[in-house]
Amino acid sequence: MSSAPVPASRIARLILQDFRTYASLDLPVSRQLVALVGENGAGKTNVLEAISLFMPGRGLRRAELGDMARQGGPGSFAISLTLDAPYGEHRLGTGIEPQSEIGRSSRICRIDGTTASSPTAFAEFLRVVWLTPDLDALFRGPAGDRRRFLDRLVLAVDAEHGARVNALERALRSRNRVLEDNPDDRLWLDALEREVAELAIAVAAARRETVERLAALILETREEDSPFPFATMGLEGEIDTLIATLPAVDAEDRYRAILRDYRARDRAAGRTLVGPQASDLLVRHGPKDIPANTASTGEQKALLIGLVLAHAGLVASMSGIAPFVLLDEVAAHLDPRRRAGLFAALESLGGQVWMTGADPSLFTELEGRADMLQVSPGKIEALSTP
Ligand SMILES: Nc1ncnc2c1ncn2[C@@H]1O[C@H](COP(=O)(O)OP(=O)(O)OP(=O)(O)O)[C@@H](O)[C@H]1O
Repeated sequence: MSSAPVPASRIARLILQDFRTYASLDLPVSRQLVALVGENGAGKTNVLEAISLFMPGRGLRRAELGDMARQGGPGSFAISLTLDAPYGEHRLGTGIEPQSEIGRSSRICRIDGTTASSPTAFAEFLRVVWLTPDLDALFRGPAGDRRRFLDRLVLAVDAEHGARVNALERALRSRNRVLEDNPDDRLWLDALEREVAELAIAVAAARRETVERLAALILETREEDSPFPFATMGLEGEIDTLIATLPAVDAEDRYRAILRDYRARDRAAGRTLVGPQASDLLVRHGPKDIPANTASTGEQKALLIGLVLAHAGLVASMSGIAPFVLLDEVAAHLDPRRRAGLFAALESLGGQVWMTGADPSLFTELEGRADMLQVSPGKIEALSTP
């Protein structure tokens, strides 16, 4: 096995209480690779989702927290990890209390028994990246999906990015509302546009920085015989052109002027037309730089895997800690050469990898190299091999 490029955290024990299919699960884990095998609906993705909740946001399904509490349970859930981290063992926990009648349930975060204010605090101990089947349509789907994907990439290297994106969305909603209800209130619009511009430039600059770093890393680590195609990436949008061509202060002034000039058009459209909310992530591949959306289904999958692997490498080099990698039903879609290439690449990343698949034979070559676990509704045990 290749040596880890940077220190890695491992989950040594995962405890789930009233989380989705699991009333009570206490799972010890020992290896870097973990394969979860089970029938459709057995509860494999639920485990990955539980781990993904240690990143800010709503996890890999983007579900409401209240929906994750086990049906028929008390209405609360708790997830706890014992983390074997490079600089000692830590216990991290998250979950919700039973939902109150008036409000939504609020998220609880704990680190070594002490309450943390938000999941952003977990970033000191772990980062998580993931690939799920719903990303298969990423390249041919709407630009909004690619922006969300990109924002998740940024979030893994910059824990504050999620808060910035949320603040920008709130500020844009306020501006759109004032344009609709009080279009002649120039002072109010000036103030809102100042706020929108500051946040928009910060969001667009953070995206650009991540895309540039990722593109450089992909170029640097490119291997001719890699089973995952080489990708080039870029951002397309008016605000991205401003950021690329002007110093940040000038880009902000210029963008504020655009907002002012576009008031009537934005009012007619019912939304703010220019800004990070209108950018797109462009991915191309192959020696001829072909747009990813025209690649074959299998090629798009391989391209995505290549991007996620490169991203995991970027997170490791920027945060100083190899991230956890969650791969939901990824191995099943690969031919044997690509699957072997994937497993080798994952081992060399160094971070713990949790993979799912319905067919145990997908992971046969990992026997002795991975924790092989059999998932059935509500429980997980060691997979017995014939
Ligand atoms: N809040 C909940 N309480 C109880 N069960 C739930 C809850 N939410 C989802 N489930 C159940 O979890 C199951 C789905 O689990 P999961 O998505 O982890 O399956 P999976 O093993 O990944 O399946 P597949 O191979 O089809 O992707 C479904 O049977 C669903 O009804």
